Amino acid sequence: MGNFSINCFGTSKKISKDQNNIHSRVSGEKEEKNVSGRKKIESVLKDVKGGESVLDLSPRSTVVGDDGEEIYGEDCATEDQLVTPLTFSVASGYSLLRDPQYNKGLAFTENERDAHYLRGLLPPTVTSQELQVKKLMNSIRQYELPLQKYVAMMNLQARISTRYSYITLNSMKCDLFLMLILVVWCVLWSMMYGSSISLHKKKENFKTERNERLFYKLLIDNVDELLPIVYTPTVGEACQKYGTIFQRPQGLYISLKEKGKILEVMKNWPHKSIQVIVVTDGERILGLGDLGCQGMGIPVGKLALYTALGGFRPSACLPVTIDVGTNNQKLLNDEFYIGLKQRRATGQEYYDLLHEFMSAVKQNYGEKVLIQFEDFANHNAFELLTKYSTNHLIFNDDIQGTASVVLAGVVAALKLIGGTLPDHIFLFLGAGEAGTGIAELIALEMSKQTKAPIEESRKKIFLLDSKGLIVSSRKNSLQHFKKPWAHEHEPVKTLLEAVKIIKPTVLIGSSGVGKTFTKEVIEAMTSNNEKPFILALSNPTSQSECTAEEAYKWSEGRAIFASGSPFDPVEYNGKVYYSGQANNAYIFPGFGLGLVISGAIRVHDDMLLAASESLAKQVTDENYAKGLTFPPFTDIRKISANIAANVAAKAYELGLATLLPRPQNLVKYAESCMYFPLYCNYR
Ligand SMILES: NC(=O)C1=CN([C@@H]2O[C@H](COP(=O)(O)OP(=O)(O)OC[C@H]3O[C@@H](n4cnc5c(N)ncnc54)[C@H](OP(=O)(O)O)[C@@H]3O)[C@@H](O)[C@H]2O)C=CC1
Ligand SMILES: CC(=O)C(=O)O
Ligand SMILES: [Mg+2]
Repeated sequence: MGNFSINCFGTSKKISKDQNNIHSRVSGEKEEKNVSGRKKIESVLKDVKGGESVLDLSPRSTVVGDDGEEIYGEDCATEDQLVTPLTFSVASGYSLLRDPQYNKGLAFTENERDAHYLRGLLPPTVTSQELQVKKLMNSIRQYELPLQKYVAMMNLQARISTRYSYITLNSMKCDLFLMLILVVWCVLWSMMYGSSISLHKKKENFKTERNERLFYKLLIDNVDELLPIVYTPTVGEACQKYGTIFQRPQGLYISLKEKGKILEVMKNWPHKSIQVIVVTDGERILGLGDLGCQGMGIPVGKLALYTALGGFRPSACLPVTIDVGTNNQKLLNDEFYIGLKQRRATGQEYYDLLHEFMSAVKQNYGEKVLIQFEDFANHNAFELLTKYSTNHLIFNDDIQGTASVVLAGVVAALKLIGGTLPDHIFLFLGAGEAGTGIAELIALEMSKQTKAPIEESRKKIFLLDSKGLIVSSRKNSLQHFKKPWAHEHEPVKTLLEAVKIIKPTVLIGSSGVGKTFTKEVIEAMTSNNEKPFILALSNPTSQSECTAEEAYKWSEGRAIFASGSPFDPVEYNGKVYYSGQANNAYIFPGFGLGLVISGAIRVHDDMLLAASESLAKQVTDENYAKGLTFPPFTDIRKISANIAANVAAKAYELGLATLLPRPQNLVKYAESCMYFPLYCNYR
């Protein structure tokens, strides 16, 4: 037995059946009844009896009749009659195997194989999810190239289910009742719109078996190995080649074509209970620049982490790419480019589209959906953050998430490099979103510690952009977010000069330009400091300011090093050096969880400090002994639960939480809210 579906179409008036399914088509005026068909309907209803069955309310699942039989009714429609492709279905049999949300592959039990018409569709062996993970990891490891592994992972993951929304039915009574409502509704629909109804087997034509729970289990159990695949650095390459590797849509594309109807477009998304949206406009994808619509890989990757690292239900996550064109000429010339082939819209046109998007989100999902802005160019990112942070629950990951993770790394590093936070001098290469965002949060924390005005703390922090050190003589021509950093200082052109003159104790790379921490720069840092703290934040690996090996070699093993994209341990002079991954992936999943579990309505800087404090506290003596300033990702779900608890506690303290009463034990509560991708048992 395949799917049990009710279809509404144009004019079909007959009842038919295929070899293992029912096709019952009922017109508005006439309903033919077929006894064996009715028996089968009853048997389908029995299938779902008392079980955790699923009812699809999809208005437009893809349906392919593979036996040549006309199953929709559209073949009977005359040219001037409109056909309504409306499908409701209960997943079982072949379709259940092709449903990424419910598929378990060989892990379907004997009972499930009987109850859900899977006999013969699977080989006889029954395996555990653990064995499936082991097998898949073996297969993934066979691929030589990270991009091949990425594609394999994406083929396993499912952002969009074959059906669109599900109702879990817990009792036979409920099944029958709902079924009845659906049938009545469809009959009314067909009477009103001249459609017909058919009960038929639904077919899909997917080539690969997708299994959402297995994807997340794989990622959670092998986070160290797979994070560099689904996230930086491989996701960067995937975005660059998105047009070529694109197989199926993975998120919501909102382009200028959708202007005026974004709310309508949003309603096309299959899942309604959205808790977090990651949105990009693709203009600054990692350190790779403008990748236009191909930036979709980033929201998809970030949200995979929201689920795997932060425990958000996959169906609560919505990746969005806003396509306003691209200024990347290579993409505009590329016949496989998937986005709008026009130069970027700017100014009012851009802001109007963004505003329509923000309003539609609020209207469709309510006040408490978290919107994470990701990889916007800085000329829009700061403005959007300022404009919407007072009236939406928003968060800019590149500005705020990065700030929180780096502050945590610096605070943790104090155990290794000595001193207190206000004792240190910071020099940044790169004064954009990441650079100024981090600088501001460090200054804020310093001020809290010293009780001095933030302007005083800022004096210990210096930034360089592409034109050199940010100094007061440049103030008039500086972008607004750089102005607070324009110190009274002589102009300095290069990083090396700046290191020599300013003598920073902490050097932070956030320029998106690779290989800028040269041997001379690292040597200068080392000659000024017993243990220089060096953070090469730029992603992906190709844009890293230096490699881990370079940092350790050029500092003769004295540097404490962390980077945005991961590096393997390095052996130098007979000793193994471990470097941490200073990446906002440590923060946003737990931070988002903290906001959601407290029902926070706004993001506050103190919440970023709370996240930071929690992360820094979770670095263990064992980590320090290895020279690490971040805990390993292996423990990330525990880390995220602790971050979430600290953030939620701050939300309650600030009066920004709406979910009352406050749970006593926020860590336990956060853990209890986390999705875990174990298979469910189907009755
Ligand atoms: N590890 C992590 O978690 C994160 C890492 N990043 C990485 O940080 C990098 C920068 O991101 P973001 O801040 O958003 O980008 P922005 O474009 O906002 O900022 C880049 C900054 O670098 C400056 N810059 C560019 N080239 C040079 C150069 N040759 N010498 C000195 N300065 C230069 C720019 O100067 P000007 O203003 O003059 O153009 C600008 O100030 C990216 O690679 C990104 O992947 C970002 C977020 C998180
Ligand atoms: C990590 C990240 O958000 C970035 O590189 O943009
Ligand atoms: Mg980013």
